[in-house]
Amino acid sequence: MEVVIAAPDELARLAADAVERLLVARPDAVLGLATGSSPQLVYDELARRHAERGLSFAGARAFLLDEYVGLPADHPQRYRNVIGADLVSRVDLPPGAVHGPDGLAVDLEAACAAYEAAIARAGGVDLQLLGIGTDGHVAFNEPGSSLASRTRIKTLTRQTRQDNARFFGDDADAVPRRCLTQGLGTISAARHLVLLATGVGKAQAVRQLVEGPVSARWPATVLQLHPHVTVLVDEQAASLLELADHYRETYADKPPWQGL
Ligand SMILES: N[C@@H]1[C@@H](O)[C@H](O)[C@@H](COP(=O)(O)O)O[C@@H]1O
Repeated sequence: MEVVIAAPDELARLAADAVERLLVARPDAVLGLATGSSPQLVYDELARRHAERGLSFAGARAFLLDEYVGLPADHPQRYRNVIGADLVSRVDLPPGAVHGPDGLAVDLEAACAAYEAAIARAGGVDLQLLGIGTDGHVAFNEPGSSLASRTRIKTLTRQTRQDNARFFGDDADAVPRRCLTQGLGTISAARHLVLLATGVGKAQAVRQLVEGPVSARWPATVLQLHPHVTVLVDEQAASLLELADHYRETYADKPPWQGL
């Protein structure tokens, strides 16, 4: 696990560099996209590179991490619509190449199995962007999630619904109670995980993610078991890390050719 502590705009550039490198090496790469505020600056940077220097997503495919259950197809907070506005409409990623779990399916369990099959058919995810919840969730894998879980139905914690109320008119009760989410096992199968976290509200979750014991209590700790993880954090999100100075020195010493 590599930990990089830098300002948010620099973190976004680093994540965008990793995506760009991948797309140049493999134009038909499979991207794993996260919603939420954490990847916003990355999407801004990717849109800028697309507009200014023609970074192309035309051959790429993408999979979303999660989706609320039951939000109407045209709801602005349906994650397929969120990613459409945040990224897809701003680059040349073909809309049909972007997949998400179907939170409107009549048979939700079948939709989860179909989603796993679609990821497998695409050859798996090359680079997965991730955020982290204040309670340590990744995607919507709330505390108590099996570290080996696959795409399934989950119930959101009160904490997560409160955190996400800002997208629903500040009304936590308007946030759906259930979701479909890639499991921790699904996410762990991606070849490179790039997690972004900013702000002091994420400091405890980041501390657990990087330095805590691996435990379903803090689901993001499963990333410690993955061979290629990059954790991009600002000073505030890094503020509880015991070994922050070591991470800074290690990154400062890194050869420039190495990439993330
Ligand atoms: N389901 C999403 C996650 O994929 C996201 O990473 C996390 C943090 O959100 P944010 O980046 O807005 O802080 O919680 C949300 O509820």
